[in-house]
Amino acid sequence: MADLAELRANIDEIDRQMITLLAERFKYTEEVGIYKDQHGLSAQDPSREAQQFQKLALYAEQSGLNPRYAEQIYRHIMDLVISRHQELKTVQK
Ligand SMILES: C=C(O[C@@H]1C=C(C(=O)O)C=C[C@H]1O)C(=O)O
Repeated sequence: MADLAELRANIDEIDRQMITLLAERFKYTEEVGIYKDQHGLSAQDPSREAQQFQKLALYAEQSGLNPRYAEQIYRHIMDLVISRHQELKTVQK
């Protein structure tokens, strides 16, 4: 069994990688938000989300992650993205 400091060092490294990937994801969703604003599209796209949640459940199962954790984490991420897209639509032009 690894010691506590070693376990926490692994967690810290994963957190670093997750933040890097989240920043990258939010850069792409920002571009999607600008596109939606320019083309009059809705901030939320439930059919796209349904496809993503299907894939996320599969990835979670394949990785040994509880699919409910994946669903809850992504619901929160997507809600932040949708809020940002709504904000982009209300910015004065
Ligand atoms: C990023 C988009 O906007 C919203 C946010 C999503 C996400 O964070 O993955 C998915 C669908 C939309 O509800 C999109 O439409 O692609």
